[in-house]
Amino acid sequence: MLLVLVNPVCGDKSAAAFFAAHVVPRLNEHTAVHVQTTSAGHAGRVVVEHATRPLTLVLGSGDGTLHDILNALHAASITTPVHFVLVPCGTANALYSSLFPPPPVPDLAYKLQSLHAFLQNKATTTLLSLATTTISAQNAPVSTSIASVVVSTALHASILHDSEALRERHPGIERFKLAAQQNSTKWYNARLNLTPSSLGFVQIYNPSSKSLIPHPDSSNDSPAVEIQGPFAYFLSTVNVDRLEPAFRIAPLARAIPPSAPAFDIVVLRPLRDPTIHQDTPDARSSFVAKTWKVLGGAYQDGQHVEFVYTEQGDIASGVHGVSVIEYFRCGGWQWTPDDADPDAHLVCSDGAISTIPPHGKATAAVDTFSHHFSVYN
Ligand SMILES: Nc1ncnc2c1ncn2[C@@H]1O[C@H](COP(=O)(O)OP(=O)(O)OP(=O)(O)O)[C@@H](O)[C@H]1O
Repeated sequence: MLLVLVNPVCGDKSAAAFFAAHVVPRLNEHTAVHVQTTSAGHAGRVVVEHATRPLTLVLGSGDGTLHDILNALHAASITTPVHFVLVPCGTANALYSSLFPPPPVPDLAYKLQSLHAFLQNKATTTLLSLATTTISAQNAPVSTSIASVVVSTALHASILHDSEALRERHPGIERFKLAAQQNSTKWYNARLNLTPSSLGFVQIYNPSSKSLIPHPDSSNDSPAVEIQGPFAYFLSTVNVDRLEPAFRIAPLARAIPPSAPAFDIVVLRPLRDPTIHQDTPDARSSFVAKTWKVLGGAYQDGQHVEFVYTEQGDIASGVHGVSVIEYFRCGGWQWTPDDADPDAHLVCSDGAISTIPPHGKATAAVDTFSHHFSVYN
């Protein structure tokens, strides 16, 4: 069956008008059930109710509503295939802009590409990889969530946490930049453990060879890799190479696609900077410009993956040196925050924020089995 579902409050709140003008008229030959959400959580309930048989879902929203739907289907143990026709109406639209990299000036046809694929009756759908994140307190799980875009901690989770309070006054992506400024001097104390993908080892990007290579600490006997903080940035993605149309934070997800479901992970650790030897207030202040330079590189088509430190601690590319970020590909990770660092306890799963309890941790894994959720492209 065909369900047309619109979140009228996502993005700049124009989704309902956009559907009335451009989507509903194009569906005129199709019999469909039309629903506008009335509250957070409503989308998930509607889809679960209609997923008693294979479903095609024309969804006017951003990534958050999709997240609600996937989690509701998962919680209800629904395994019926769901084919999504995505119409990007949210703020960031990370999944849409990754599947359909935007032209310099996106036009109406750009926003209707998934719909167009569906209407052309092309059997081209992309299966979504999903990541399961479990928050635990002293080894007892307290919550689980499913993500189709991003799971993060550190600066990215702080930004998503604080940007919600700015949504009313700043409906566009500028609220993420404002929230980033509020958090720019924070470092996050935690231990990170990476677990291998189905390849059997953890990979790391080498800017010199421009390839993903086995991590030197990941062997057949001992494939997991442990990484000590402090961290400025930690983010893992599935399905996407960008979190906004121009913010290509995980470019290798598209440039060197994984052969099987895997996380692409971006880590920024200030103590890799040859001019920073310990965590002090001065060191944190002096590192702010480097954090912005890295995030600026993501806005330059993902250039940050090529950045290395010169001996003087400047950031350069095209020369030999210690890579500024560490870019990993792996099957899962575990983040154990330092109990004395409350900021390190935030976890973002597709924009939804959770807090790791004291003595707790977050564990995330890309599911190796298919969930039967796909997107028309
Ligand atoms: N009618 C509604 N009233 C209030 N909240 C809603 C309603 N429908 C859905 N929501 C909630 O709105 C939130 C934001 O939606 P969504 O993420 O789709 O848009 P966005 O945040 O603008 O875009 P993006 O996630 O791409 O940045 C979701 O978490 C969803 O639960």
